[in-house]
Amino acid sequence: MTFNPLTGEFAQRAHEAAFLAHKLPQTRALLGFTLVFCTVFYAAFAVSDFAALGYGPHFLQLCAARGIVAATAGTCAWCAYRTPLPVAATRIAASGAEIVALACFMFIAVRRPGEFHWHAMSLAIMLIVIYLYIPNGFANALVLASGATAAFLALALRFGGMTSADVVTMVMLLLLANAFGALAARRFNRVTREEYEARLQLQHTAARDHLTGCFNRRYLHETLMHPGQLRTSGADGMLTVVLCDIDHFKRINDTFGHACGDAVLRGFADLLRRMTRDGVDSVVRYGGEEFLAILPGTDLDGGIHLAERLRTRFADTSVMTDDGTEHVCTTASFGVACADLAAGAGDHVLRDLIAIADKLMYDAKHAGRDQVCARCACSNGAAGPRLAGLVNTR
Ligand SMILES: Nc1nc2c(ncn2[C@@H]2O[C@H](COP(=O)(O)OP(=O)(O)OP(=O)(O)O)[C@@H](O)[C@H]2O)c(=O)[nH]1
Repeated sequence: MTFNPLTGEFAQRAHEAAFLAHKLPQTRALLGFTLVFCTVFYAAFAVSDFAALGYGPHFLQLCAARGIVAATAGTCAWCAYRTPLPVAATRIAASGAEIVALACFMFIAVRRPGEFHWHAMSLAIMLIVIYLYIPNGFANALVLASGATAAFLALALRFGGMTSADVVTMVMLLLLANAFGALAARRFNRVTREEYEARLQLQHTAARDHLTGCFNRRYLHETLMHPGQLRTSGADGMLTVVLCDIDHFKRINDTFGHACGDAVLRGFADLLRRMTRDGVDSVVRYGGEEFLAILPGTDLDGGIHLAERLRTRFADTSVMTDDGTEHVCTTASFGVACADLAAGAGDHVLRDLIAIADKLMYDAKHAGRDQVCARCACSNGAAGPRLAGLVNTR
């Protein structure tokens, strides 16, 4: 993943979109809280209008302006808290509230023209809030903050009646607020994305077997076997599992050494991954030389077909020994079990299918190895899977 050097956001759109989607619940909560917080202060500053103007039509106009800001920001905050806004809508809400607040701020500044020094300080604080506290895209924050700065300076020159020294100081203050805000926002963007990246890497490492890159048993138990996982992965038809075990693997270790055994394991895992569907099927290293393929939406014939292709391809594959003198070749045995999820399989269907496939794999071992044994397990409600018809393909 690479970063945009100017904004600190991910350079690739897909990565940025995944990051923003991951952060969305936090973004919505933060947006709601920040808008409420800022609105309370914005409205409370009506006391300064009263102190400057006293009670009268001008004061009431400014109160109305502050009321518009409170209503807009309050509505946006309510939407962020209450409705499942998508990422784009949170940005529209943030930008909308900011535009209304800035426009009303300019109106108030013009109505109190003798206090542009104070207004400049208020604007500097608002700029920091826009850059750092209200969650929004970097480009949106930059355009709004720099646009507001330019508009404010134009108003100050037109209505402020300030000395040139005051104007220069004001320009410097607002330039500093923009520069500091943009740099801090860029740094914050980068740090949060680096954290996200590290988290993804940790998740990936925690779910994988180091030697083969397949999913590990932890991922199988904590994620794949989790009740509801099959439904969320869209496996609403047939579900098939293939349990594979390399034959006489101990002999390879004993004869050619563990490095050669490891190479055979990696080769088998590569074959399994290449022959299964990326993003649909899951390949798990189930034990030392045992692998499990979980195939959603695949019936028994599909599972047998895959196991047969794996069996023949693996039997034809060889691994060169470290000293380059011998080709090591072996076979594997397979147990294939299938269930019809539409027939009301229970939450433990995957665990039950693995147990059946494990037994079938041992049947294949006992029948002479290098073969596929398969069964369709039809769920029978609370009674668990019922076994029907054994298929031995050799
Ligand atoms: N090189 C290597 N060997 C491993 C690894 N994990 C387990 N093994 C070895 O795999 C071997 C498995 O042996 P067995 O369970 O007897 O099975 P087998 O020799 O394949 O015999 P059958 O399964 O009956 O055909 C053991 O010697 C383990 O030490 C690993 O990560 N690398």
